[in-house]
Amino acid sequence: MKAIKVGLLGIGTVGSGTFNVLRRNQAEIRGRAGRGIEIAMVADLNTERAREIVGDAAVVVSDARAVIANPEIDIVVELIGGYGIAKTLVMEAIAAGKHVVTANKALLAVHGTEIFAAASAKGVIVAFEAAVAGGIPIIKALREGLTANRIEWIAGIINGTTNFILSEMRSKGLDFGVVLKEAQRLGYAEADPTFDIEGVDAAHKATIMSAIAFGIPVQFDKAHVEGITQLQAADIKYAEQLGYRIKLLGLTRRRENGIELRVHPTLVPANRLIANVEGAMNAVVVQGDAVGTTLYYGKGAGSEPTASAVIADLVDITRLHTADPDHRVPHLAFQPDAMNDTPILPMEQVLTSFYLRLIVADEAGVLSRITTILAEHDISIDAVLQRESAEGEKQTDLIILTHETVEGRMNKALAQMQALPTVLAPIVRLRKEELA
Ligand SMILES: NC(=O)c1ccc[n+]([C@@H]2O[C@H](COP(=O)([O-])OP(=O)(O)OC[C@H]3O[C@@H](n4cnc5c(N)ncnc54)[C@H](O)[C@@H]3O)[C@@H](O)[C@H]2O)c1
Ligand SMILES: N[C@@H](CCO)C(=O)O
Ligand code: NA
Repeated sequence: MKAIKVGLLGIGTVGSGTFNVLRRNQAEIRGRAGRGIEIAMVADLNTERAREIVGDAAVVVSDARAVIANPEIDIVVELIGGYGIAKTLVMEAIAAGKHVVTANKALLAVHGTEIFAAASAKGVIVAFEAAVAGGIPIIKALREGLTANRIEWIAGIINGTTNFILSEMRSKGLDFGVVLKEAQRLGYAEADPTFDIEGVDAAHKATIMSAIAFGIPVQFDKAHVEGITQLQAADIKYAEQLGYRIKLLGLTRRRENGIELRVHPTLVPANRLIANVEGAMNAVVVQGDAVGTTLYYGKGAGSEPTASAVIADLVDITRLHTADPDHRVPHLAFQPDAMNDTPILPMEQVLTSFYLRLIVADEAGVLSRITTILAEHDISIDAVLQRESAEGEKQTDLIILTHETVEGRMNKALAQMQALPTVLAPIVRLRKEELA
């Protein structure tokens, strides 16, 4: 059978990996897909660099629309990134009746509803395994492997750049800026690395997983997004003394009154597997009612690991594109008429436990005033640590771990504690999850 023809839009880090892996493993991939998969056309603004990568194997153009307009092309792979031109091109490819593969989590987390609706109306597939946790087949696992389960929660280290930064800062005592530059050099970071360090990229991915797990639309605007730029070395150290590691987690959890969707630095017990995921590696824990806990670990970024997921989608489409669209796996795991509108909970209603660090005056009665405020708000204390403060002799660092409570309640307690004259600096508040 004739090879299926693919057009690549963008041949940067992921695009070049896709081209190289497809060429290297073409015989095996053909054996699995049932026919060859050929990148016949490549569009990139940098045509010179694109030609260096593909040689004579594909036509290189600078105008992505020329790929979409080519009737020979069956599948368009969007690897440009961002919400701008990438969105226009994906919508145009769908309108032209092409199947689409994309690694663009930003685009799907924000415009997924519109894109999936357009694809369904046109009877084409939009595949996006590379968009969440790169090479880890987590979309496949959530949509197919775990399809029997009522998913309870998902917690993931889903941004390699920030995990790399946190690991290097903790183990080598390196500076934030130095480690960020290295992550950029290694090709992990987004074009705009603020998306990584401010938690936006992880929130894009958590948003997509949340939709698939709970059958709700993608709603990035409802996600709580907090990155690692405010994280202080002292808290990494104290967390360790208390038996925890700090990880930037993407969390989504079913509660009685709605769904939690949040990204923030999180204390995780040091003996959990996920707490020991280091460097740019990703890991996702999924809790299902039947299967229990499952863990998915691997490379979430980089040229060939991400290409691995892009090509898996190409193989899926090659096998499935002649199937009746009603018999394909739905984009968000649930059939469009089986989706629900369970609300995403505001952060005030989220249930979590906390790590607090207060710099307090080293005098009698301070601790009891603070514990009284917590007790008045019905917040129960799990552990307390008192340490000499780096700030000076008359001050002390007071670290408190709490049991689970509603975030809104903690906010009220924090405001009262902050107002005490013996609390000498802004209180550090981090969230803690046992993930059991
Ligand atoms: N790098 C990773 O590890 C990784 C992992 C998972 C997902 N992703 C996602 O994959 C996508 C691509 O990321 P990347 O790291 O390969 O980016 P990149 O910057 O390395 O590559 C993007 C390419 O697109 C080209 N381009 C830009 N505008 C264009 C246009 N209008 N027409 C044609 N070409 C254009 C650029 O010249 C560049 O070669 C992004 O959505 C990113 O979020 C990346
Ligand atoms: N910038 C992302 C790339 C993979 O999506 C990361 O660091 O994980
Ligand atoms: Na993936």
